[in-house]
Amino acid sequence: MAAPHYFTVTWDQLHRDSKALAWRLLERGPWKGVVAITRGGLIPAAIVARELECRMIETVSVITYDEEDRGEPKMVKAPVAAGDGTGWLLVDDLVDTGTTARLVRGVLPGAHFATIYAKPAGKPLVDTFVTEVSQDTWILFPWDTEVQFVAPIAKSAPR
Ligand SMILES: O=P(O)(O)OC[C@H]1O[C@H](OP(=O)(O)OP(=O)(O)O)[C@H](O)[C@@H]1O
Ligand code: HPA
Ligand SMILES: [Mg+2]
Repeated sequence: MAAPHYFTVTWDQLHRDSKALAWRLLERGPWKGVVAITRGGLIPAAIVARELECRMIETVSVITYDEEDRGEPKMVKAPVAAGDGTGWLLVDDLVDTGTTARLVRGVLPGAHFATIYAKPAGKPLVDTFVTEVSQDTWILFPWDTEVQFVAPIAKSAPR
């Protein structure tokens, strides 16, 4: 079922929020490298790695959702270079239920887990985040959306 609220994030907003995350992480470093949780963590991880001047990038690939439907999380690619994660920064776009975070923390228990957005159910699993949104909000990321025409209010509002 579709979420009752949507929170649309533009590319500009995502860049600003990713830089805000980098500011918070700067004082917690230095970091051996960044592990991006693909695919959603790839762009936030790239921005954070650029700001922290970190060139060692690793990935862990997890599939949990098909559009807004949650399934069993599947790790389709494990990290190879990050050991147990100690000294590494683990980056995702958000935590929602915490399902993905729980799986990845299981393989990288020493990593510092950072996300841009956090919903209440997943928040306890994150070490550093920027913005909290309510559990019934679906975050629309810029890579999942496009700008399009909308009808004038006078035409679309119920009378
Ligand atoms: O806290 P959770 O309930 O696990 O939800 C958060 C995860 O869900 C999304 O990934 P998704 O499985 O949609 O894959 P994607 O990153 O490839 O889009 C998002 O990027 C997080 O990784
Ligand atoms: O709110 C969300 N937005 C996009 N992807 C997601 N995956 C889990 N929750 C979300
Ligand atoms: Mg993801």
